[in-house]
Amino acid sequence: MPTPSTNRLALSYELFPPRSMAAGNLWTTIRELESTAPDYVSVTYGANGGNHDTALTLLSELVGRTTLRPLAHLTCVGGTRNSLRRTVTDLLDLGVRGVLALRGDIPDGYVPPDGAVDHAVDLIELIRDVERGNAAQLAAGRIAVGAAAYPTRHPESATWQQDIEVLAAKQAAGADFAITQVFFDASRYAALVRRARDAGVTIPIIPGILPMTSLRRVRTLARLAGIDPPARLCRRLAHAGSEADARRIGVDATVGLLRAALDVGAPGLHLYTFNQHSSALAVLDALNLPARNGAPTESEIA
Ligand SMILES: NC(=O)C1=CN([C@@H]2O[C@H](COP(=O)(O)OP(=O)(O)OC[C@H]3O[C@@H](n4cnc5c(N)ncnc54)[C@H](O)[C@@H]3O)[C@@H](O)[C@H]2O)C=CC1
Ligand SMILES: Nc1nc(=O)c2c([nH]1)NC[C@@H]1CN(c3ccc(C(=O)N[C@@H](CCC(=O)O)C(=O)O)cc3)CN21
Repeated sequence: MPTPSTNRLALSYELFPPRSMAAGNLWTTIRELESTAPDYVSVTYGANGGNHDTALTLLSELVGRTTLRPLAHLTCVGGTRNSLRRTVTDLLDLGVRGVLALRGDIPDGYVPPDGAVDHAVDLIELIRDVERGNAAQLAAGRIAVGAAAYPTRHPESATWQQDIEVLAAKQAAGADFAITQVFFDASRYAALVRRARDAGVTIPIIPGILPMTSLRRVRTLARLAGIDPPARLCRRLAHAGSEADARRIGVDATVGLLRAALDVGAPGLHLYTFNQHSSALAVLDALNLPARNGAPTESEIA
């Protein structure tokens, strides 16, 4: 087992770009998340048909109007070397200094364009190449490049060994850290970390955690990860007597999963918020982590 780090835990959240920045309670969510002083907030890209422009708009608002540091997801599926180079340059121009390099989900009937970038590893190399070309502008800091890692086998991979080889290749291509796909069983996360370390992967592998308070989202994410949803939890969420009951059941289950991941040495936590702060903050509250720099403590609020 890896030894737990003595550094404080990393904390990050994931948002998806809404169709409109005026959507629902987006700004309430952003401000609530900001009050916990996370290390960064990631913005998905191309997920579920979401597009380039809405992601760049949300990133630019985060840079311009908040103290949050954004991590831009970038998917290479559908793009070309030229369009992706342009997007990375646009992100740098916005002030973004962190990119999660992904391939992305392949749409039905997809035909790769000329000049396609096929795999996340190729995208990482492309980002590092753009970085070299902008070394003068980046004098005060490099791009932090992240990649996805899989506690349960990627549905398109033949074996888990393939996933580990790909993760090692992502590190070799220049990935600084990895965030995991959603998982519901901490032993899968522990096995991923152990196998990755055995294969020479030294970068941090941050668990990506869904606050499991919504049966619908648990099922959606399980489908995206290509795994079975956790049957017992789904039964309990389905039979919850009220929203508050479902919240309690989901928060308890999520805290259990997170504690187990932290117990095997997870260096932090990345919460898939789905643009809702309440479940994410309820999970954090129940986890009772040590106070963070910048986050007001109870006594400061009182
Ligand atoms: N849109 C978003 O914001 C997010 C998307 N994702 C999802 O993660 C999944 C895939 O993304 P990545 O892990 O970044 O893709 P990837 O390119 O690393 O891997 C995708 C598949 O291709 C295989 N593969 C990778 N490199 C290969 C190579 N050089 N030769 C042959 N096979 C290779 C992998 O084993 C895997 O089965 C997608 O389902 C994506 O949508 C995950 C998080 C966020
Ligand atoms: N295969 C896969 N693809 C992804 O895009 C992905 C993962 N896995 N795993 C982790 C996160 C989760 N992501 C997602 C997943 C679903 C939506 C989505 O369905 N968004 C809807 C709103 C859904 C809701 O409010 O519950 C949308 O309208 O954009 C967004 C991001 C991005 N990531």
